[in-house]
Amino acid sequence: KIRHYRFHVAYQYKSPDCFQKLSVTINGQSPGPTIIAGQGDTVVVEVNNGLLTENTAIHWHGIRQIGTPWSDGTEGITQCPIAPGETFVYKFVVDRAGTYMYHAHYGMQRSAGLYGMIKVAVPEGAVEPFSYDYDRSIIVNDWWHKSTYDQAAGLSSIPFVFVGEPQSLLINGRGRFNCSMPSTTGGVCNLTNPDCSPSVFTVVPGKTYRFRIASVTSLSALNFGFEGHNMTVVEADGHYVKPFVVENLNLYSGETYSVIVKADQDPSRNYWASVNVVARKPSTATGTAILNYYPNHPSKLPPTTPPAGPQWDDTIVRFNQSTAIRAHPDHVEPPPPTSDRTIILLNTQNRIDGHTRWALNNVSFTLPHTPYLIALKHKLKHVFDSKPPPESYDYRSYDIQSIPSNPNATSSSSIYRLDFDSTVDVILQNANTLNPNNSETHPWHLHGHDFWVMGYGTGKFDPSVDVASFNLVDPIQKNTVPLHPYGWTALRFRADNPGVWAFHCHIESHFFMGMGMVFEEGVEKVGRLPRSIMGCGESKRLITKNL
Ligand SMILES: O=C1O[C@H]([C@@H](O)CO)C(O)=C1O
Repeated sequence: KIRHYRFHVAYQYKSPDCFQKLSVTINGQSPGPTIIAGQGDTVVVEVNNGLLTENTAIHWHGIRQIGTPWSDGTEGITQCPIAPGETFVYKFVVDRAGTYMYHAHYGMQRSAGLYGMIKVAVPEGAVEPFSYDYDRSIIVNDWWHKSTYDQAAGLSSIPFVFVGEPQSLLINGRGRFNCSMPSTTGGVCNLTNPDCSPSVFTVVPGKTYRFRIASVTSLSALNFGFEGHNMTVVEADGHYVKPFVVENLNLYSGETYSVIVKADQDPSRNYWASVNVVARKPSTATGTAILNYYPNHPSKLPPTTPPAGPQWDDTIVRFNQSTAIRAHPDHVEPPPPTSDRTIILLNTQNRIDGHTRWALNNVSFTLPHTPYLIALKHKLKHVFDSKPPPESYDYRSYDIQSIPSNPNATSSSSIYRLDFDSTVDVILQNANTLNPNNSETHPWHLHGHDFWVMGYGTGKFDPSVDVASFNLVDPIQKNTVPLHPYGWTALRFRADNPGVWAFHCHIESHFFMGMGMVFEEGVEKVGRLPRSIMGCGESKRLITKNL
């Protein structure tokens, strides 16, 4: 089946947390419409850029784009930006059932509100390894009152101005700012604005619900829970999980989960759904929605205070939840037993010419003006740095526990070129930031693939010891995974999808500050590129050549 969508992208005043702000909307909404399809369907999205002075591009997060690498929506990597007034058509197959999302992949535009969910159903007659009566979607986000331009300018300035903690947390695009708090910008705050009435999830007592939960936050790791209800985790990033029960779930930006919840509590009242910041010292109020037990009135507030969530700095609890996520026993696709190449990436905060940046093995990523996919396929020269980036760092002598003795790094647009069909291990190694006694949590997202999560560890990864601890039995496959403070995360994937794929920290400001990289594999196998992705940088020539 073909699923056709038309997205008109435009700025509108919105008050998602009661505070009025210009938001990037799709067809007037933020979050945008949910894309609903069945496994194997072709999704066609006609994106019309109605932003007067701003480009755009949309990434279909978790969709592997097999055979359509030009539809991945990564500006500078797989396409030129969509200019104001233009319409760009994304066309791709959703090859695997599950829960995914979409969002802007241009500058810091995602945090302006351009995002939504993708739900892909199993084929008719297929049975999932769990059952439920109803299917509901939840997308959580963090929200700032300053514009993304303000934020981006601060990040690139000397002195550096960080985006800071969000003003609000949104559940399905709704939150609540305390209007009596000092504002970071001028603006109208109105608690009775219908834009910010809480999201409501109505449940019928005794019924079982599948909640699909996605996090599209720009900065925050969140902890989600339904007051008084356990959740059984059954899906992660489109893969079935060996079920495990939690009271609350840690969600890193770019991750999706499905949880099963039974409406089996006292039916005479409503309950809170809540999100709290974890992994950074929070200064943002709990985000809330209402779990409404029918036939109570949906606006009847629960008689309790919303759950405050776990201790924000209890890294061990979050680490343990990460390691608890395993493939469902009936759906294990074992990883290749060995890898052909191991890339070890030291994640550090650095300085370059006085700017604060993030780097991998001391190289901070910069996007070229001609997308890699076009440059590689059409052999355009001098578009990006051709010297390969480093495969590792000096792990014998580097001290990950202290601020770097030499914080300086270099910036580069170089990429990792992979042998087609080879197996690649990536070890993400965390370290101390430029502030003493601080190591942050980074959610890493890979485009175009699912990787096996081979393991997590604390301290420094030692190849001679830690490879032996990899999970070859039932590792979950995901597209986004956390790197915990002072720890390491090991991934394995097959470079079997011809194209050019981003791999980056899903924190919007961190990718903007250089925390990312690009893999190329089998670009010679990529089919004819659509002209609609061209037109910027050196690719201008390709369009005008045949006039
Ligand atoms: O990139 C970041 O910069 C700040 C801080 O490290 C420096 O102000 C912060 O918390 C980040 O995540």
